[in-house]
Amino acid sequence: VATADGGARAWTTALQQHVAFFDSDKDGIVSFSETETGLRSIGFGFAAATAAATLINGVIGPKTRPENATTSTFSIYIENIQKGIHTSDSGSYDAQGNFVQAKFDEIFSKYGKTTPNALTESELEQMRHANRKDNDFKGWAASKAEWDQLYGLAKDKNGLLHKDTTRTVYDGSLFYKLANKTGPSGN
Ligand code: HEM
Repeated sequence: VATADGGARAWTTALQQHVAFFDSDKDGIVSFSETETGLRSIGFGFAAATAAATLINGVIGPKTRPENATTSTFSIYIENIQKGIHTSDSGSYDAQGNFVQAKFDEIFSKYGKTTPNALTESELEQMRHANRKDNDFKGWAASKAEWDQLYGLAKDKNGLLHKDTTRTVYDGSLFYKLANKTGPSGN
């Protein structure tokens, strides 16, 4: 939902909220340098932030780009972010980018075998592999990148990825927490 002055927007889907953290100037576009700076602010080193931003903006930018756009092809348009959804994911976002509670619950009920509501690193890998579609190499790589990054940022001291923490990546509130910033909903 764009405001008349093109200013801050109240994004409606969870996936829009997932990426809005990175849109620091709130123009509805996540530029390459915004992704890079945002990743730095949540703890990525310089080289890792640049590499990840290159991949993320290079892949998602063109998919979300409106026909008449004049910006860099590395610009990610939040209004079209659902076009960045790939295959071999967990299904916790639907095709529009809404959060799907039942699919999310399944991640932990099916694969969290050693500790309730948490995944070990190998259980996380089992979950990813079970979601793989045949020969979907791009989807496998995207999913691995997302979950490996999340695991690195959010695992506890025993190497467990908890359900409640994982929930907060879907609406982006995890990012505000890691950056020590207040999110749009005040948390
Ligand atoms: C360190 C930062 C980030 C982490 C840890 C992260 C993690 C995740 C995770 C765990 C998912 C869910 C995958 C699934 O349900 O299988 C996801 C989905 C997604 N993320 Fe991120 N993400 C990050 C940054 C970004 C950025 C900067 C963008 C773009 C500006 C982005 C765009 C997306 C998109 C489009 C999806 C939907 C993919 C799908 O489910 O098919 N993410 N991310």
